[in-house]
Amino acid sequence: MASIVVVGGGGHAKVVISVLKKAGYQVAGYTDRQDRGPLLGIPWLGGDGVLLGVLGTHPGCGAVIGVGKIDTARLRLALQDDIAGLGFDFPVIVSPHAMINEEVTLGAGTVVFDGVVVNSGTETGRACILNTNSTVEHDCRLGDNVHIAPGVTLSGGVVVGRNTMIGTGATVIQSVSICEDCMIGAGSTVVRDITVPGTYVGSPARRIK
Ligand SMILES: CC(=O)SCCNC(=O)CCNC(=O)[C@H](O)C(C)(C)COP(=O)(O)OP(=O)(O)OC[C@H]1O[C@@H](n2cnc3c(N)ncnc32)[C@H](O)[C@@H]1OP(=O)(O)O
Repeated sequence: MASIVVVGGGGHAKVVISVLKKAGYQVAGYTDRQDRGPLLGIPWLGGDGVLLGVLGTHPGCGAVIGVGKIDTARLRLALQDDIAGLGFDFPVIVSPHAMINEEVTLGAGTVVFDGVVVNSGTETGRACILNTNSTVEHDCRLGDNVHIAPGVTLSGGVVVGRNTMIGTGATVIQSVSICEDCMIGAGSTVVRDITVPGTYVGSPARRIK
């Protein structure tokens, strides 16, 4: 059984741990600046400074970023890059209750939660979150550190630039491109290309910031 350490101990980490257990990983523990007590029975190991020691006690241990993302910050990817530099692999984590169809490529450290459907021809970058019950249709292209929040629908051939977050329940129609560093509000509908980074809300989605 592959062992893995979770970086971060908040609410997102809890859901990551739940998926890891179902996917058959041995979760060595989680790191966080503070001891939040056991998370679903998984112990706190200490701050990120303990990670090198974890590689000593668990040779070949992988890592996954358990820090969530509700904005366009690059933090998750920066953490992943730093920790990969210590020698950790970042496997792709897929819930056994997700459906990944043929010819899908998921980047290192991407986590796919329960109820997600990813259709053929889609590619994601590194450290993406495909959150609960989202749908990523055929031939989509997602950059690094993209968060597809719960219940989102990306129609076929959608492009999403790096660091962008698509908020809960949003819909993007087919063949639309959304550039990097965008925040798409919950429940919005994106019907045309977005080429300027910013915050977009509503149906059709319009820029507010
Ligand atoms: C498992 C998990 O929990 S994963 C986390 C999932 N979380 C999300 O999907 C959150 C997505 N975030 C949102 O939708 C936010 O409302 C944002 C980022 C779009 C905007 O947040 P802020 O930048 O704080 O903007 P603020 O709340 O000040 O709203 C600005 C205006 O936009 C409107 N607005 C904000 N969000 C939306 C939205 N989703 N749809 C329509 N209008 C919206 C507000 O009503 C406000 O309008 P007003 O100026 O007429 O009063």
